[in-house]
Amino acid sequence: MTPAARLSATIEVIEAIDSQRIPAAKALKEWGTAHRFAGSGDRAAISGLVYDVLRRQASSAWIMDDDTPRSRLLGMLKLERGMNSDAIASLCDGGRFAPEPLTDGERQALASRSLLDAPPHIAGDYPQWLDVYLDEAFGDDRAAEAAAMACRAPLDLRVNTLKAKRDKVLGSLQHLGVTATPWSPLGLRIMLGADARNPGIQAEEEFIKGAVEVQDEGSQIAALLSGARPGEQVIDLCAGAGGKTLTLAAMMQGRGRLIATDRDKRQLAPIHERLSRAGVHNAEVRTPKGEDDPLSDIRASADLVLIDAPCTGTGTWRRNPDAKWRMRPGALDIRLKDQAEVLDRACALVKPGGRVVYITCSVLPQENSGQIRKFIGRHPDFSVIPPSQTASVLWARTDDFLAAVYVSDEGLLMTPRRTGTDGFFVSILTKR
Ligand SMILES: C[S@@+](CC[C@H](N)C(=O)[O-])C[C@H]1O[C@@H](n2cnc3c(N)ncnc32)[C@H](O)[C@@H]1O
Repeated sequence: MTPAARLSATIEVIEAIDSQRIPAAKALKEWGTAHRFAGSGDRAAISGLVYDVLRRQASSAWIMDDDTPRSRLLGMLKLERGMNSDAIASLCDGGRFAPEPLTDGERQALASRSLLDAPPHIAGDYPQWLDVYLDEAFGDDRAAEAAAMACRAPLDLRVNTLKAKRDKVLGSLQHLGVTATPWSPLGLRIMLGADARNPGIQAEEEFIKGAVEVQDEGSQIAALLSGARPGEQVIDLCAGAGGKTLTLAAMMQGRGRLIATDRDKRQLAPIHERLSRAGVHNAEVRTPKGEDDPLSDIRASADLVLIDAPCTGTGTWRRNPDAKWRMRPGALDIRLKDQAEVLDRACALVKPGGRVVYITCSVLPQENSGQIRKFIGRHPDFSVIPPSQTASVLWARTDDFLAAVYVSDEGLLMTPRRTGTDGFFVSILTKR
């Protein structure tokens, strides 16, 4: 397919997303099934274009003064891909399979309109109803914070210290252009191109033998801040597919007891293979069976309970721009209830002097500081350990990290703009 034909395909996919109200992944899949001639390079390129249109959905419509799929694509090419109107016109020439030529109005909009007067939800590309929440989180910085949350994310890896050292893996994955991440002492980063092509990390020997895992640097740091130590009894209460569990296991160096569970057994399914590939031998996966509590034998004995809480996922918008536009106000209320429930559950598991680490991949204050304030209101025997006491796990970068993140009385918040990671909130509580 020519670059121009890929633009036409992008318009078709965006039309399908709009008219059928289906997720982008489904629309792309359906387009691929109906156009079997398209090769993998075409599909990756079209996928990259579609996701970039979603990233810049509101701002692209604003600069074009029109929100049709075509206008949003044209606006995105300017805002996200840095193309000027001549470059865009050379692709949209009305030729076979190419989009129709630019109208005078489109040319003028591309040449003259900007985001200078745009309100924050347009400049930051987020649903207007979330403005009040993002204002509470970031105040006048909300457009800039949200714009960073709309950018493409890199692919981050965590080196599994049970099997390898970062310097060595850095050398063996040089052909993928890996660099060390700035904050996590375990992190490696691969910058991804606009065409959404996956570098195929799962087929690399280092991945197959368990030396690396895919994990955003923010997620690595959140787990590291828990301070899990060899010999401790650690419970990962919302283990899901095990991203944090694997980091905890590496921190524990094979010593102590690590229990991973989740309310939803389907979420836990991938964890078994991941633990085995990572060479973890001290973890027990407790899969829920019916209504029985899989942790009923544990009473106030854990040194550490980690809660990677169910949340709105606003901190991961850069990986999933589609989800941002599909989010509904009711979703926040459901998550707030789940979070309070799981925090209360942790109380009975942790021993006096032990830690509860509460993590969300959300930037909304209600899910973060607000949730912790309410928790301490219900459980006055818990108090927050200040981030300055726990961030030393980042070694030489500790002071810079604390200067970069948002620190509150309840914990710390990483954001794409401040730390180049996904948005993660971390609060570390101790039981007196
Ligand atoms: C953010 S995800 C976990 C991601 C995972 N820890 C990782 O790093 O890959 C949140 C998880 O919490 C689980 N969950 C929701 N409510 C829960 C509850 N009340 N108790 C335990 N797990 C719960 C969900 O099933 C989901 O798997």
